[in-house]
Amino acid sequence: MFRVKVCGVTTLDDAAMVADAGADAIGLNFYAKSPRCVTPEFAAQVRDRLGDRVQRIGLFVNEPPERIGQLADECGFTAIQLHGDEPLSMVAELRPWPVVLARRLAGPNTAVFAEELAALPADALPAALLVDAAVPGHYGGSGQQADWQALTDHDQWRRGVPLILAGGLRPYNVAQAVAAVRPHGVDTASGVESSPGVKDPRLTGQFVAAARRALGIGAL
Ligand SMILES: O=C(O)c1ccccc1N[C@@H]1O[C@H](COP(=O)(O)O)[C@@H](O)[C@H]1O
Repeated sequence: MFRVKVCGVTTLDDAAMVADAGADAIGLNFYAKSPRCVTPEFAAQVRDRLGDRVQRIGLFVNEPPERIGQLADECGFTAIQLHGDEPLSMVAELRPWPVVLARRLAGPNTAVFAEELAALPADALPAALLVDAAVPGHYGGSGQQADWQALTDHDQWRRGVPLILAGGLRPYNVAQAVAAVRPHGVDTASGVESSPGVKDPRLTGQFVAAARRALGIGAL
């Protein structure tokens, strides 16, 4: 499972720049309402250009599993990120694709989700759990900070599933976020952009370097 992901790349040059900066995953966003939405053709070009240099995660919001599986085959994703209101049962439906299940957890929602997770058979658990900010009207990419406080005891309930922290992460707060939550990895979309969908090489380099340092994986 990835440690540092930069989500929502929309050009081949940005994809290469993010990989060169030392991120181990990029996100390819298929949510039509996002300014970061890309086409299957673009995702296939990224695969052809970058291959195994970086994990390529296809991000979906409330799409049917059949379409997701078809696009995953076509574009060669290394994992699928479900970032809408998908039920936990979709993780098993998408097998054998590894699923990064995103949830917008805040306050008491966290305990409710922990109970849902507890009820799942071990072979239906996601490959990772990504926690984002809960912002009305947004599925993700809001730039708002997640509820770090609600995640302090995640070791107790996430059943060994790696936790990826997202939501408003930027070069200047990622170290603080890692210290507060102790996630397996981090993900950012808007925090390294000059405008929506346009990654800034300087911010990207700073973010990846700070995240790698904070996660204890060192410089490239
Ligand atoms: O980036 C988007 O536009 C987006 C849209 C819909 C669902 C998820 C989206 N991105 C994911 O949102 C989180 C947090 O983003 P940000 O760093 O706060 O801008 C991140 O995990 C992206 O993968």
